[in-house]
Amino acid sequence: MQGPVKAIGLMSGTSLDGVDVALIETDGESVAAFGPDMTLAYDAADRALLIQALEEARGLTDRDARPGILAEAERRLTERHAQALAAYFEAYPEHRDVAAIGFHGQTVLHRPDIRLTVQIGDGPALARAAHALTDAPGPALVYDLRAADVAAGGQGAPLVPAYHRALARGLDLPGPLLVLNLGGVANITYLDGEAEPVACDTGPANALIDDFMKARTGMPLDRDGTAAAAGRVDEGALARLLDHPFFARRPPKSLDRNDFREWVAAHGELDAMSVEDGAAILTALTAACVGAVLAHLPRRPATLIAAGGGARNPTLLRFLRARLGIAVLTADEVGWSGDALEAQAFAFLAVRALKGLPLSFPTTTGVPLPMPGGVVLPPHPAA
Ligand SMILES: Nc1ncnc2c1ncn2[C@@H]1O[C@H](COP(=O)(O)OP(=O)(O)OP(=O)(O)O)[C@@H](O)[C@H]1O
Ligand SMILES: CC(=O)N[C@H]1[C@@H]2OC[C@@H](O2)[C@@H](O)[C@@H]1O[C@H](C)C(=O)O
Repeated sequence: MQGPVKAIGLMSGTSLDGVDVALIETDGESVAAFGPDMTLAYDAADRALLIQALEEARGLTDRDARPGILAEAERRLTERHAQALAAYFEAYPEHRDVAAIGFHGQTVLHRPDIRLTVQIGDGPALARAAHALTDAPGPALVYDLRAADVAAGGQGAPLVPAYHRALARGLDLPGPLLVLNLGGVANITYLDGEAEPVACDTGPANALIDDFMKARTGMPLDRDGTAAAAGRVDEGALARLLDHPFFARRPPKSLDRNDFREWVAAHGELDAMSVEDGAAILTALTAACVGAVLAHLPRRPATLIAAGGGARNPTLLRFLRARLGIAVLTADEVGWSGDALEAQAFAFLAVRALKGLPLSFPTTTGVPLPMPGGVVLPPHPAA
């Protein structure tokens, strides 16, 4: 494979909100062009099934086992991805000549401490669906992109830093740069010129806010941070929440979606708070977790670029500015796509996987050596 090719990334993140589809043209080193993106939103039943799958996955010890609801969840998830691809090709038939697809799947359990990370998603079934939607030779499909890193002793996450680095090369902003993804969980990539990126998860982002809003109001999110903006942050309670050993640990480090659920239930005093105050403290927690990671970075970042769904939350952006004292820009403001960034990253990583290039590095996941990964399924067998 020489020169840039068209690649599609498919991402279903920890927010459990839908399948993001994005296309880029890339050689796995840099990005030659951005294509269109689209999201296929999960309905309430899909979401409920995935939430149940996460619960059932807590007891897994074998990453290939699909007991109970997990088999059905994997089938449904794969079907939704096939539908998302079909909708994408219907809207953009000119992109049926895609050469690579990166299929992240859905993380249902992430326990790198016991070398276990589980992404459900049936790669061979999705490859068959993709081949039925494209002309021969069709795309190669790459899935299960975290397993090799975890098997080698890495955290298996975050994997987007290689893509952040490729994108950041095109920016002219005061450095060091900190790219912050505000998904269900938050993760950062610290970039200082050509030095190896430093990365880790920082703590919860939207997952706790979404779960709190759902439980207290029935709404799936605090849209535009309206509730948090009307609340008061209990700084004492926030300090107690931040007194968790995760925040004192140096990177690399990563999280499962629900790692802070019990901790917040035990220490957050949220039950006694109004919806507004509860939303405010959880939003402030997200910002304060990013603040906590600054002490572990080689230098103080000059510019922060916020991406992911949380970048649409003006209250969260305000809290970040106030707590960090760093210039905060959104991904869209620097010409990136805040919503499609992760899906684009998995398109980029698919092409890297096809070329045998590393997806992760000692400074991003703690893997001992730069690590290739992903299971590769070839283009159309008939070709
Ligand atoms: N307008 C908005 N106001 C407030 N929050 C928003 C808004 N739009 C999206 N969000 C939040 O962003 C979340 C989705 O973010 P995103 O799609 O980046 O997550 P993800 O990719 O699923 O997660 P991860 O990056 O952890 O895998 C939603 O669950 C919601 O909480
Ligand atoms: C195990 C897993 O799926 N982790 C996700 C999650 O969502 C955000 C954060 O936690 C990040 O570490 C990772 O996703 C992004 C795409 C990554 O690997 O870079």
